[in-house]
Amino acid sequence: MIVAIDGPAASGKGTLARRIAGHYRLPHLDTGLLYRGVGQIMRDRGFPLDNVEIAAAIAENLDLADLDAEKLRTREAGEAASVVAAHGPVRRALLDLQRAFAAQAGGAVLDGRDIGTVIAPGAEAKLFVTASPQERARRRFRELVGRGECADTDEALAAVLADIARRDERDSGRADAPLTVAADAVTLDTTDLGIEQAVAAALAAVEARRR
Ligand SMILES: Nc1ncnc2c1ncn2[C@@H]1O[C@H](COP(=O)(O)OP(=O)(O)OP(=O)(O)O)[C@@H](O)[C@H]1O
Ligand SMILES: Nc1ccn([C@@H]2O[C@H](COP(=O)(O)O)[C@@H](O)[C@H]2O)c(=O)n1
Repeated sequence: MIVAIDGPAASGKGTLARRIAGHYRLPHLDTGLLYRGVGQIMRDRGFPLDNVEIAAAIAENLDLADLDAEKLRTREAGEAASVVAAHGPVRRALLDLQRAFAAQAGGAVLDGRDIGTVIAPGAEAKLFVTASPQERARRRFRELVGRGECADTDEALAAVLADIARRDERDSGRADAPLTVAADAVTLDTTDLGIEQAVAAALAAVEARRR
């Protein structure tokens, strides 16, 4: 079974993808990490993020095994990821890797922005996980404060909300594989759901599709 999970930044799709993968003992790929990896390498090497050719060459040579998920969780890497993710050649360079992951025997769970629409349009179960921008900003803010990456102030929360709004606009407004709800996806709004409630709802939606 392939489970495709899409949604905007900090909606909780990664949390749900990990739990669904654990429940069904399926491998999981957080596809945002690929774009974060390309963006971070561009930053580390001092390349402008709008250099499409260099970004595509980095994407072509990206090795999943080299990606350090912890290091790539920073705000800067997320911001860089959303810039390079708008380049068509970067997306095309990362296509085969993601499709091969999805096609492995036994199935897989993938989360991102275009899994149900582009990477695995034939997935048995598709979820579109969302929450209000304010709630997503609060979740991301709490995470960043917990990691000591931002101050626990109203101004810092407002800055995180602005980051989220900018990323939403970029991800939904780009020409190539924009963030959109697949026609056959189940939308799960987690604004008023705790993690365990969201997991239960997600598993119920996947089970309904398996039958
Ligand atoms: N339903 C929920 N209620 C409260 N907090 C949640 C919920 N789901 C996830 N979280 C928390 O919100 C934060 C963001 O969740 P997560 O990383 O799963 O989102 P994401 O959509 O994968 O983010 P990104 O797009 O940036 O990778 C995490 O700290 C997570 O623990
Ligand atoms: N399938 C995907 C996954 C991610 N992106 C872009 O990467 C950015 C970071 O993703 P996170 O899930 O780690 O937040 C995201 O803002 C997208 O721009 C993508 O385009 N397609």
